[in-house]
Amino acid sequence: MSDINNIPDRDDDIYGYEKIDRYNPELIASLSGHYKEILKQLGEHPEREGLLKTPERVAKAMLYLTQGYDLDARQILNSALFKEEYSQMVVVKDIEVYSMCEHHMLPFFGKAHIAYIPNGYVVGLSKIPRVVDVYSRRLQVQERLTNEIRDCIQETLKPIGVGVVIECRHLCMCMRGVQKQNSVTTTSAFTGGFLQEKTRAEFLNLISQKLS
Ligand SMILES: Nc1nc2c(ncn2[C@@H]2O[C@H](COP(=O)(O)OP(=O)(O)OP(=O)(O)O)[C@@H](O)[C@H]2O)c(=O)[nH]1
Ligand SMILES: [Zn+2]
Repeated sequence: MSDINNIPDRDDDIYGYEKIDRYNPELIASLSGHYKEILKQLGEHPEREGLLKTPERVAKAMLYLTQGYDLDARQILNSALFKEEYSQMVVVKDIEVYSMCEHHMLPFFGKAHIAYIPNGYVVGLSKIPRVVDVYSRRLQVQERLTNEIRDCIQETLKPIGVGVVIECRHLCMCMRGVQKQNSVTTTSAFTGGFLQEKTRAEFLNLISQKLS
C-alpha cells in the first residue's frame, strides 16, 4: 500500500452533504413516520397487515440507497495503491450500477465500464466498483455520476488517463413520463490519454467485446 497523495477529506463534497447517523434508531423511527404519512396521503391504509412494517422497511432501504454520502471514494482508492510497472490499459467492465435520479427519486440502473492507464501505480481492482457504488448510492444524474468517477480516479491514482462509460435505463423514463421502456442513456468521460482517438477506440473496442 502506498501513499502518493495527501488525501483530501471529502474534497468532492461540493454540495456540502449533511453527515447523518444512518443507523440511529431515532432517525429510522422519524423517517418511518414520514413514510407512514406518505402512504396515507397516497390513499393507502398503513394499518393493513401487508403495510404494517413497510414504512420502516422503506426508511431502511432509502438509508441504504443513499449511504454513498457517508463514504469517501478517494480514501477507498488510496487504501489500495500498489507500485507496479504495468503501463497498458486496465479495463474493468460491466460493473453494475444502481442509482436514483435526483429529479424523481426513481432508480436508474445499468453498467459502468472503467479504464485507466497506470503511471507507476495500479489500484486494487475491487476498489473501482466500490468507487462506482459510492457515487451511485446517492441522488444523482447520470452525467455527474460519470464525471465524479472519472475525477476521483484521475485525482487519486494520477494515471496517464481515465475512461468512463456508463449505460443506464432510467425508470422515470420507463414507468412514467415519456414511457420509453427500451431507451438506454450512454454517458462518457475521459482524461489524458483517453482524449486521443486511438486510445479511446481501444477502450471502446474492449468494452464491446464479449467474454468467450
Ligand atoms: N440529464 C439528465 N436528465 C435526467 C436524468 N434523470 C432524469 N432526468 C430528466 O430530468 C428531467 C426533469 O424534467 P422536468 O420537466 O422538470 O420533469 P418532468 O415534468 O417529470 O419531466 P418528464 O420526465 O418529461 O415527464 C426529465 O427530462 C428526466 O428525463 C439524468 O440522469 N440526466
Ligand atoms: Zn428521473
